[in-house]
Amino acid sequence: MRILDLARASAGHRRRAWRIVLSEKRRPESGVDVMSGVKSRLNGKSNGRSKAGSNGRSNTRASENSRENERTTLKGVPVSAGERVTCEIVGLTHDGEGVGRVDGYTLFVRGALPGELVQAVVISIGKSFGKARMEKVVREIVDGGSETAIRVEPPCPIYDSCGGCQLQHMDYAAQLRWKRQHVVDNLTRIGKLSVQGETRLAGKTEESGSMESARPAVIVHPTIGMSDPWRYRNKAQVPIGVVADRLVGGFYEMGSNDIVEMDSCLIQQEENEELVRAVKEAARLLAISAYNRETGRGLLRHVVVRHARTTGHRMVVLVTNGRDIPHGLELVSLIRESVPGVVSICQNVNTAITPVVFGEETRVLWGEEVIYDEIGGIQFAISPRSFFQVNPEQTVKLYGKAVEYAALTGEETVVDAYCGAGTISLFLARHAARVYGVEIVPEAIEDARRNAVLNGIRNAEFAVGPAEVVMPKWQREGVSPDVIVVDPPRKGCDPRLLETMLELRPERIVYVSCNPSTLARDLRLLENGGYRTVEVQPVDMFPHTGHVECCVSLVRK
Ligand SMILES: C[S@@+](CC[C@H](N)C(=O)[O-])C[C@H]1O[C@@H](n2cnc3c(N)ncnc32)[C@H](O)[C@@H]1O
Repeated sequence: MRILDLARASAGHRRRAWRIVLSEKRRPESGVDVMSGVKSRLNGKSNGRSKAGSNGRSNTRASENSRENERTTLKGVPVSAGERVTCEIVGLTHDGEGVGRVDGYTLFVRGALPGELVQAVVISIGKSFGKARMEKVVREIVDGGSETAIRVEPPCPIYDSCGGCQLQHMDYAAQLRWKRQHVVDNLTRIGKLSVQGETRLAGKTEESGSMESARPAVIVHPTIGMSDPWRYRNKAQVPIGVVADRLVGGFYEMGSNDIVEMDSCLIQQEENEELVRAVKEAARLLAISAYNRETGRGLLRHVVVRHARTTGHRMVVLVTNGRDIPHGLELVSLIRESVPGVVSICQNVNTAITPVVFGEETRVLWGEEVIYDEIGGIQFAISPRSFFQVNPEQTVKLYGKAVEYAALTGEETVVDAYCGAGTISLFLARHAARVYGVEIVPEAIEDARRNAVLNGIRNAEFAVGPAEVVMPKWQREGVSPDVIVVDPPRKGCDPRLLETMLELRPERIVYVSCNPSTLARDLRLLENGGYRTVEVQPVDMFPHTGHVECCVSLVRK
C-alpha cells in the first residue's frame, strides 16, 4: 500500500465504490514521445518502451510495463493501476473524455478521440471503470469522406489547464457528428426509442412490454453548427481570487479550486474580455480585495459581463462578499473611462459560502438596470440575473425550430414552461392566440413582462413560481393549452410538471433541452403517457464544448 492511495471515489450520482488510485508523484515515468497536439493536453510523462502499434484483443495489453512492483490489482479487473495499456477508444463522455475498452473493461482517457487506438497509463481502477493518462496515439482516425484527420491542434494556448472547452482537439465537423451521435445514444439507451437510420434497436420498455422499434422511428437531424464557431459567447462569468498577493481573475484550473489569470478566451466575445480586463485593472489600482474561498474573506468574488451585439450595450455585475465597496465611486468611474460602451454597472451581494455565483440582492451602481438585445426581430431587456442564451447566432436557429415544431395557426393557447425572460414565449406569441409563461426567477418575469410591452405583444401573460406548482394552478383555473413548450435546466422537467402535462393532453409538446440524458428520461415518460417523439433537432449552442442543445417535437398519439 506504500505507493497507493485507497480512496473512496464517487462516480457522479452513481453508487460509491472503493477505487485504487495511483498517487500522482509515484506514477510511472517513461520517455515515450507524446505526439504533437496531444502532449500538452495530456501532461504525459513516461520513459518506458512502448508497444506502439499493438492491435487486436490479445495484444491490447502492452507487456512492457514500467516497474512491475508499482502495479496494483483489483479482483476481476483486467488492468492494474500503473500498467501501460493500448486501448481502443469507443466513445466520448459529455465532458470530452475518451471512453476506452481493454478486455471489456472501461477506461476513461482524457484527450483520446473515438476510433483512435491509444497508449495510456492506468492511473486509477475501480470495479466497473478506471482512468488512464494518455501517452500517445497509436492509430489516428480520419474522416472517410474528406480524408482529413479528425484530431486537430487546439488553437487555445490554455486549453490544457482551463477545462472550459473539451473538444478543441477535434475537428469541428467531427464535433457536430459526435454531438448528434451523443443525442442518438441517449435516446436509444435511456429513452428506449428507435432512431431512424440507426441499427441499434431500442430495448423493451417495462410499461409497454413491446419493442419500441415497432413504432415509427424518431428522426434525429444532423446538428446545426456555426460557420465560424469562435468568439460566440455574449456572457462571461469570471471568478476572482488572489495569487501571490495579486488580484487575479480567469478560470478554475481543471480539477482544482485554484483560479488562473486569463485575459483571452477564444469562445468569448472580445468586448467582454475588454470589460473584464478593465474591471480587474481598476480593482487592482484601488486595492479592492479579492475573495478568498478558503477563509471566506475579501470582497470581489466574480465579475459577470454581458454584451448585446445588436445594440452594442455592455453590462457589468460585480458580485461581492458584502455591501460596501471601498472606493466604489472611483471604481465605477474607472470602468466607465476604460470602456465607454458600458451602459450598466450593477452589484450583486453574495455573502454565502457557496459555489453559486449570485446572491439574492442586486442593485444598480451606475446606469441602466437592464441592457437591450434583439433576437429575430424581437427586443429583449436583460437584467443581471435573467437567463439569456449565450450564443445569439444559434439562438435564432433554436427558437426558429421551437416555433416550427409548435406548428401554430394563430388560434392556439400555448404554455411556455421555464420561460426565462420570455424569449421563446414572445417568439410564439406572434403566431398564437394566447401564451402563458412561467419562470421561477422573479427578475426574469419582470423582464418578460417588460419585453412583451416593449414589443407591443398583448397576448402573453407571465407568472412567477415553480412550473410544477403554477401549471396545476392554471389547470384548475381552466387553462387548456393546445401546445406546451418546455425548456428546463439541465436536471430536466419536474415529474409533477410532466404529470400535469399528461393530464392536460395538449396536441403537441415542444421540448427544448440542454441535456440529452434528462431529455431522454423525460421523453420516455411522455411516450408512456401517450405521446410520440417525432423529430429531434440538435443545435450546437456551445461549439468546442461537450454540450449540445436539442429541440424536440412530440405529438399526442
Ligand atoms: C434553460 S433556461 C430557459 C430559459 C428560456 N426558455 C430561454 O431560452 O431563455 C431554464 C429556465 O428555467 C428556470 N427554472 C429553473 N427551475 C424552474 C422551475 N422549477 N420552475 C420554473 N422555472 C424554473 C431557470 O431560472 C431558467 O430561466
